[in-house]
Amino acid sequence: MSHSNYYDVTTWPVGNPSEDIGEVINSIIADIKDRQTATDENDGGKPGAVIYLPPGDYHLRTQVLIDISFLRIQGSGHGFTSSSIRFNVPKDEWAGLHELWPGGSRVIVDLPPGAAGDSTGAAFLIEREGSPRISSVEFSNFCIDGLHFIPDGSELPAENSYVNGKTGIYVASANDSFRINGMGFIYLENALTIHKADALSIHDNFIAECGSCIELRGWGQASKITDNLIGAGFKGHSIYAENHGGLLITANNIFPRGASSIHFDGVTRSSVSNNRLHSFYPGMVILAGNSSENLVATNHFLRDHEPWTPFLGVDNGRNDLFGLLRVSGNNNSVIGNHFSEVLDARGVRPTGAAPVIVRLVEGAGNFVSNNHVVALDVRAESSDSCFAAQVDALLTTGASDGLAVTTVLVESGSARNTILDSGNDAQVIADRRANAVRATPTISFEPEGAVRSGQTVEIPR
Ligand SMILES: OC[C@H]1O[C@@]2(CO[C@]3(CO)O[C@H](CO)[C@@H](O)[C@@H]3O2)[C@@H](O)[C@@H]1O
Repeated sequence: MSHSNYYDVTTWPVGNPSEDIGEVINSIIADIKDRQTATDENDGGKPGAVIYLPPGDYHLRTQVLIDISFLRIQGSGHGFTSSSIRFNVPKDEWAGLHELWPGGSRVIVDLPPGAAGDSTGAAFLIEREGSPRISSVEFSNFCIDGLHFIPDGSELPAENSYVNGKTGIYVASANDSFRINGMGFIYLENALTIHKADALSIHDNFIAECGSCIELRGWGQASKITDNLIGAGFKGHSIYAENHGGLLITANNIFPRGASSIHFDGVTRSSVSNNRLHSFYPGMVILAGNSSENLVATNHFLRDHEPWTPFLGVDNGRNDLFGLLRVSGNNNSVIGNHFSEVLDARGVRPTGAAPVIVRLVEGAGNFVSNNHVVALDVRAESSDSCFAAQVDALLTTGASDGLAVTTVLVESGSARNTILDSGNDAQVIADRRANAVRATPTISFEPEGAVRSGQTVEIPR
């Protein structure tokens, strides 16, 4: 049995993987193409190959170009550790840190900065025209690290800017059955940009401290984003998708500070379910551009304030009337979500406004039912310690006053919606002649014979 389709970058004779793993991988791909030439030989011919990256630091100075199917690039360790926290530790303390850099099987992107969002700044570019679409390219269990961010012209320290023109993986042409599994992405302006995806699986990755994490562009169908830990920067999206149908986004833990956690543009018949979403800004989930017939169900939304000193004052430019969930489209179902809006009332913008939780902007026929909104007014605290600040903020409950909110706001451009049990009468702002509204009952409602406060009730045993 021959193992010629298994390559280890550290034993390949061309190039030096620690100096330029791009040159090594391109040379391996050329070898696979030289050897696998027959399209139909003994019922096969082009099985593809595995390229293995043992744990180690590998600089990438040449872009990898993938134009063959059935290629799996795999490592042993996604290697994430926070660079953001480390870069915000005073330099004189770095000598005492156990480690400074991400680890695992780690590709260090040393390409010159490309234009943001452009494929020239990508470590891995996948591109092939013709038929069939390139299939089953898999990335598994290694780390892609952009290393540094660069100044963005603002007051922010360069390492907090989330820009550097680098992309981890850029798929330019139509593709089928790709897998991005168990990877780590860090300090890239764009972690993953994938055009024209069909049956793509983005599963169990750690994609954090990147300008934007996942962007599904062009169009696509039947793909899934499941079980990932994700958190973009304040200029980008944690998950963005355009013109996708049948997209499944489930069981992700999406932490701050993305400008939005999930942003759909023209996405239809897709599901956003059972995700845990945390954001420091309004506009957490946006269904825009006539996104229709989507199911947004049983997600947990938490919106609170930035607690970490280096990013105080940074936001995404949206005020609290924007909505945590904002819908432009028809016949979407928004069912059984929990919203925690935990704000310092003094920080609400515009000053004195009642923040909006669900905002229906355009469209018709949306069904908003059984959503539970908890809105609290807390005194915002901050700390120099990122982890301590975030955990303290997360665990603070109780002893706070309620915050007046609009749980559902229906603009005049959206009509014939059904809104059930998603806020009391005063919390749901909607034209009752154009929408069906059933308010959540309030406790103060006292029909004849009802129990009044202070009155004791005998409970039968
Ligand atoms: O909250 C989980 C993750 O957040 C950290 C730590 O905190 C950071 C530092 O910039 O703040 C953001 C908001 O939480 C995260 O994107 C980012 O990365 C990871 O170190 C951590 O794994």
